[in-house]
Amino acid sequence: MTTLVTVIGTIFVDCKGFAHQHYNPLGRNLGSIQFVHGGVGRNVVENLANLGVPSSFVSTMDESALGEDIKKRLKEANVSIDHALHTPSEGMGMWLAVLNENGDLVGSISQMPNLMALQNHVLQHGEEIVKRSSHLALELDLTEPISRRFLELAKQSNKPVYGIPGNLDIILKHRELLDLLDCFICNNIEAEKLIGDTFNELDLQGKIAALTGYVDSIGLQSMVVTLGAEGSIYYDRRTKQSGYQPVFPVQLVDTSGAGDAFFSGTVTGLVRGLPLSEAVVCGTKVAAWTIESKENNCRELAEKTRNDEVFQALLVK
Ligand SMILES: Nc1ncnc2c1ncn2[C@@H]1O[C@H](COP(=O)(O)OP(=O)(O)O)[C@@H](O)[C@H]1O
Ligand SMILES: O=c1[nH]cc([C@@H]2O[C@H](COP(=O)(O)O)[C@@H](O)[C@H]2O)c(=O)[nH]1
Repeated sequence: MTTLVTVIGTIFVDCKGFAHQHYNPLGRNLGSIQFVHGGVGRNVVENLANLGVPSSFVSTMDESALGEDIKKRLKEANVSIDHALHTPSEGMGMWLAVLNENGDLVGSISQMPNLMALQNHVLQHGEEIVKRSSHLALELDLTEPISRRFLELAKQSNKPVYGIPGNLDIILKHRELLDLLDCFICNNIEAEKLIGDTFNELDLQGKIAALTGYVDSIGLQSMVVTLGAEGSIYYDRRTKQSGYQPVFPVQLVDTSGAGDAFFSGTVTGLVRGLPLSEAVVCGTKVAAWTIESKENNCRELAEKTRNDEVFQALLVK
């Protein structure tokens, strides 16, 4: 079957404030404010397409000027959007984020889109969508029926599903959804909520042991936990391979979007058949390039990957 990765997820409009000097949460902070295209699903599908992975997007997008702008950019990136529904309003979420003087996220509020139109579409057309896809990338905090439908259909036809959280709202209430994933990738704050209260107090070896124990105790096949500037850890129960991947040095501008970028690079590696230990290197590279941009995606991703020796050595062998 030819490769087609279908991403199921949201579009958000992100409003990001960048503090120019030391950020004081109680005071007035001078800085700059930008609107950028966001949403975990949208960030991921744009990255995958720019990484050369044939991609399609299942989502909702508003019939507004912003919606049109987002649609145009996805089309230009070569994302197939024939299952992206047009909604009059409420089809896109909003994310208000504050970044401190170092580009680190210090606060955010998420306003979810209305997911009912998407849910109805998925319940009606899920089979057709899964049938034409070789792999699925699923934002897991949409609605429980959306996730369950895709996970069950993918299991029936033996198609790998890679999962990423939106805000953990659904996953924490339906943890069994994780059992059906081929790989789940989340950050250390999310991992602590799933694995246990003290995860972030453990040293690196302790974290890897906790991750291994957690994956082995549920049905999940593999998992990666990103640790911000500390890198990431991974475990694959099929190969029993676990390990640590450090970061590549970056000119830090804005760390938001790093997790989605990491997921996109890692999924690219997995889709191309790399073992998890090598796929996370691709994820780390894409995250590093994204952190150097104020947007959630690195605009020069295609060019960067073409010119990068590490990436080429992994993906062209
Ligand atoms: N300061 C940094 N320098 C270099 N790479 C980083 C830095 N922060 C994050 N990364 C990379 O991005 C990945 C995801 O970052 P993280 O902050 O854990 O995710 P999220 O954006 O989901 O919170 C990390 O595993 C790492 O590879
Ligand atoms: O409930 C949600 N909050 C935030 C996001 C999105 O998460 C992205 C940043 O995620 P990260 O830094 O983890 O890559 C932003 O683009 C934002 O729109 C989302 O999809 N859902």
